[in-house]
Amino acid sequence: MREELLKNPVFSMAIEQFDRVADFLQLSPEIRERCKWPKRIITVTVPIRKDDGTTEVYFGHRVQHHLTRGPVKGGLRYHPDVDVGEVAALAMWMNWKCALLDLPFGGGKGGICCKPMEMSEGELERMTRRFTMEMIPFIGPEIDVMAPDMGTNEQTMAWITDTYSTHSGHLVPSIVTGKPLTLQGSAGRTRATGHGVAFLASNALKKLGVESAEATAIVQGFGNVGMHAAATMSSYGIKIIGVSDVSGALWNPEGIDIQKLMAYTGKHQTIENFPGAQSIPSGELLLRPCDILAPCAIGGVITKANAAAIKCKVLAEGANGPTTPEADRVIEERGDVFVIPDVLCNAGGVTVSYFEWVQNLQRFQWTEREVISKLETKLNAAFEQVTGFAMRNNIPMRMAAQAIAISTVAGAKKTRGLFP
Ligand SMILES: NC(=O)C1=CN([C@@H]2O[C@H](COP(=O)(O)OP(=O)(O)OC[C@H]3O[C@@H](n4cnc5c(N)ncnc54)[C@H](OP(=O)(O)O)[C@@H]3O)[C@@H](O)[C@H]2O)C=CC1
Ligand SMILES: O=C(O)CCC(=O)C(=O)O
Repeated sequence: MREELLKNPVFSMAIEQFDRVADFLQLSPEIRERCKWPKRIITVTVPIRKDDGTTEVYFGHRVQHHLTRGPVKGGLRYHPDVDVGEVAALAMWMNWKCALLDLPFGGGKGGICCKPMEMSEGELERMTRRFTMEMIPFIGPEIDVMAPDMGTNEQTMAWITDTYSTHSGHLVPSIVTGKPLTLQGSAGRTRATGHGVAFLASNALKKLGVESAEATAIVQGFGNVGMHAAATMSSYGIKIIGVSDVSGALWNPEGIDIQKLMAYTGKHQTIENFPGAQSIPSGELLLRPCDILAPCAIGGVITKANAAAIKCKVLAEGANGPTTPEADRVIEERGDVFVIPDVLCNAGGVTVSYFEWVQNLQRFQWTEREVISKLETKLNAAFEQVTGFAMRNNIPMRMAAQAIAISTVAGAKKTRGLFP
């Protein structure tokens, strides 16, 4: 299994990062091995009846990296590139994210290899419900709590809640987070990840002495994370000069009206042909000058090939794993980009997911103002902790964030000991 996982480029990227930090922390070989490998890898086939009467079998995965500090927490992704190695890497990063934010969770991730944009609502519902049924022995509010990720949303979480609750004989809202408000979702969860990206990017601007009102941003991806990151940055006075989705990229040096673009994508499900900007080649978007570059779509987009050419002051990683280790080395050598690493930058989502789980367990609802204020307090503390640790040890931000997180997990494993 080790060799099989290591063949996957995303998993080997997560391992390369881990090994670098483990060397820095001088972890013992025993603790290193215990922290590195996932506790459980579950793969299921998900057969469904398609609308045309044929049967299709999908492959679904859930990787539970560890449960040392609490239930597994992490999103569920529907995307054609999903495979078990990528899911295992994303599960490992969830671990470090939860530990860094001091949330009482281990990390996990799930995914189904499918093309959600080509499936009907009925097909998506049947696939989600069947996947949930197959997962019932392995999930629960104290075991594994899923949430939305690429290609999934509140509706997906509602179907999981209903399927699990029907099986249990009573409503179990704490089985997932990122639910609709009508099913005891949390106020603020939908925008939490993007809000956090914008909040931390503006913290970084302050450290660099750049005024928000003078700053520009480019956002790759206009889904849940990208859209809300752009909307919050815009509300801070930051000018959004470029955005993209799968259809292509938009550019307007005077600033794109994000509220209008959100209304447009709500109607057309794409940014293509939006009248308030000009279209440019997607590959160019990441290379245009800006103060904040926020990749908020897929992984592996900042590579050895383009890392020397990006022209931003702050790289705000809304996506998971957007920067390859080779690109990291180029950026470190340049020394002129303030990187807010994924495990910190996009942690707003899982932090509000934690708040949602707590509210569900308490059968109590907080206001959006309370949620956002608690979120900002937690993100700010983690940001100061990571920047301080990076400065004191003269190491890059990603290494600092992962070092804090990995030593937390390693400490918990050491204290719990080995059984028997
Ligand atoms: N949702 C959450 O709470 C969290 C998400 N993340 C991470 O953020 C990233 C985005 O997730 P999320 O916003 O939820 O996903 P969504 O599915 O809501 O949105 C994804 C967006 O990325 C676009 N996209 C996909 N491929 C490309 C590409 N090659 N170039 C440009 N744009 C592209 C999609 O375009 P189109 O709509 O045209 O398909 C869409 O706009 C992922 O890496 C995810 O793991 C991290 C933390 C929490
Ligand atoms: O909200 C959650 O539980 C997890 C969100 C997620 O998948 C992520 O942070 O990558």
